[in-house]
Amino acid sequence: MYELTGVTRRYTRGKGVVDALAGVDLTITAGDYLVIKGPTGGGKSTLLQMLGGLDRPTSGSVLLDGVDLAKLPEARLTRLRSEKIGFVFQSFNLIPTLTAQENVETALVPLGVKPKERRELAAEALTSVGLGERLGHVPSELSGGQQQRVAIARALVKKPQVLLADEPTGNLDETTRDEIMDVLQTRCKEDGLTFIMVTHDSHLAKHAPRAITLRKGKLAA
Ligand SMILES: Nc1ncnc2c1ncn2[C@@H]1O[C@H](COP(=O)(O)OP(=O)(O)OP(=O)(O)O)[C@@H](O)[C@H]1O
Repeated sequence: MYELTGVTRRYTRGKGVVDALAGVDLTITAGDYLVIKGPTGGGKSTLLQMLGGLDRPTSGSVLLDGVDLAKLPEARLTRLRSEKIGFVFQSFNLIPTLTAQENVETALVPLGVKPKERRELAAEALTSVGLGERLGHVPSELSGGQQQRVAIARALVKKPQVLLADEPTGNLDETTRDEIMDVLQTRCKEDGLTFIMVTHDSHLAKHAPRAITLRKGKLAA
């Protein structure tokens, strides 16, 4: 599914430069469950952004099903992201004035799905993460764990091929963390998704079938 070769992302900082990623080679197969771990500043989030087409490498290639995201024109990259890639972040990123259902529907707008179908698909996605009874609630009426479930439903509603998660349980207590991990793992398994997650949490990394460590922008393990 993914084939990364020599991926480098260089930032200028003051008068110097920092290589957030420095020549990363990585293969990820469809259906993999991969954890990206490592110390602060190691390059984890930068790598996830490359995989999601949210940023481009300074050099190297990021092939997704044979298409180089690094070279794709912006409009095609945006389209590909909308169709194939779901994102879940630590901070949920829900729109506070929209209900759970409306938040989930936002993922279908760029795909041109009609309003009635959008509402049905959003309700279905929210039910699949255990929130079928909360469609009309706005984020402030939901707990942190419930808000993250809405964000997961929003990522899944368009039926992506890959789910990218950046510290998805970082804002949650341990019990809620385990519940959210259960939702993520079950949904990815049942829907046949590739699941790639950045985490600091050694407990989560320990339970993943495959984990890589990034240190100073390089694959350390
Ligand atoms: N937009 C940017 N401009 C300049 N430097 C950046 C930028 N984004 C990231 N960096 C630098 O690149 C390096 C890697 O950052 P990155 O956020 O990918 O690390 P990380 O492993 O995700 O860290 P953390 O665990 O703290 O989130 C760090 O030194 C960071 O300061």
